[in-house]
Amino acid sequence: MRIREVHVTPVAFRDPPLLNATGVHEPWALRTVVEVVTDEGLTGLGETYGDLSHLDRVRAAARELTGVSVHAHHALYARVAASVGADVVTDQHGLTGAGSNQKTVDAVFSPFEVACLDIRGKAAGLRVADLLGGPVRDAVPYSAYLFYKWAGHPDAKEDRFGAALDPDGIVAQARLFIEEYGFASIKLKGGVFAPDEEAEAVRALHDAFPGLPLRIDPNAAWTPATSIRIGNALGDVLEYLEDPAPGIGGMAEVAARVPMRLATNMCVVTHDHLPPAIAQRAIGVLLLDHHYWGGLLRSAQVAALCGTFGLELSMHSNSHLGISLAAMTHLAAATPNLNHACDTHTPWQDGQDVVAPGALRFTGGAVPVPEGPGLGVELDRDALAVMHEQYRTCTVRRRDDTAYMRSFDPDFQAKRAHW
Ligand SMILES: O=C([O-])C(=O)C[C@H](O)[C@@H](O)C(=O)[O-]
Ligand SMILES: [Mg+2]
Repeated sequence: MRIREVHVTPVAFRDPPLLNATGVHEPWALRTVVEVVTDEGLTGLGETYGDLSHLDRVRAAARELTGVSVHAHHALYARVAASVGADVVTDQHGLTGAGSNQKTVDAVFSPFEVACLDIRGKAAGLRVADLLGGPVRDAVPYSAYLFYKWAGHPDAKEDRFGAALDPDGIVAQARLFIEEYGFASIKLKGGVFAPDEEAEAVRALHDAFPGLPLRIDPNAAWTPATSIRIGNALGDVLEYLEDPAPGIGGMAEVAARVPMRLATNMCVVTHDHLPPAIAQRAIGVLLLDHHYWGGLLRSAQVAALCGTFGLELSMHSNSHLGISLAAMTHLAAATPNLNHACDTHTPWQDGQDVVAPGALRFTGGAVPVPEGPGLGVELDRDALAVMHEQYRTCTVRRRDDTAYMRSFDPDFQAKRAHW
């Protein structure tokens, strides 16, 4: 099963005006769909970011993979690493932590690795979760991922989610998501309004949904002192506090003085970050993300390492489509020590997808592991063509929440330890 050809297709899909510490989501979110085809005619799917510089790297790496066996994980990684060379991508979205060469290689490698596992599963009649050691749960719980948001993009009509700019709006959004998806835990993206206002929204969620695990993630917009104050004020309601303050040092300072575990997808985002974070006891929960931890097998290794050092696991999400949701679900299903509901942006995509409907569904806030071999999802070629055309005609080529926000508020500054 050697790689005969690789197709790389950038796509764009509608995204609501979700607010975060760096600005606001643009009307179009970008992703890249990767199809790996073997000499035997089997096709595997992968999905990754759509920013142009990353797309160029993925395309360049794809050209180097012809002839390699889909089983040759290390050889494939070496080809991708050689193709990426010494490149280092910095934190291009302002939300996912420091860059490194390894993180850059891992991010480029990930969609190819997922596609190869999809092929290996299809060839063996096994699900990707089986290839990762077998599922330890039949369905993967996800959290209701709430955002402060505008009613609609300023040049468009109100979207169906409406505005959420205060505690009532956030509770209404949670109610909608819980009604539609059955979520049994809630994450609030913070870092948008003053910390006390956001803490009030968390309290309102606690009152409206007693007993549901809650988290807030201000993406390092708070100083350590503010993080400690808010962390203690919310000590009785938070399951964990995600990236309150910047850096491993800042997080360690907070962790020592708040009652709950701190979680991160910002200060520990590549292997080099693990030893200092563990030594300084900066975090208690790592948000895995196979898109930048080098695919599913490498993420499983990181998960095992976290188990050794007593770190709990959750899962991070950017705006994504169904290939990623399937991959996340297989990985989470086969990760015994994943003990928190995963994040997903799926509700915000509101039915837009490149995979054919049916294989992925939410029941009680969880996604059952797709049953078919491999990832268990099929590409919807018509949808892919439509989304590729949207990519061609939209002007977004790189996610930039700050620039989009500045087009409405020229003085806007990304809020990194702002409060
Ligand atoms: O810190 C996080 O959980 C994220 O970075 C998730 C997403 O990127 C989210 O913040 C977003 O899309 O605005
Ligand atoms: Mg986060």
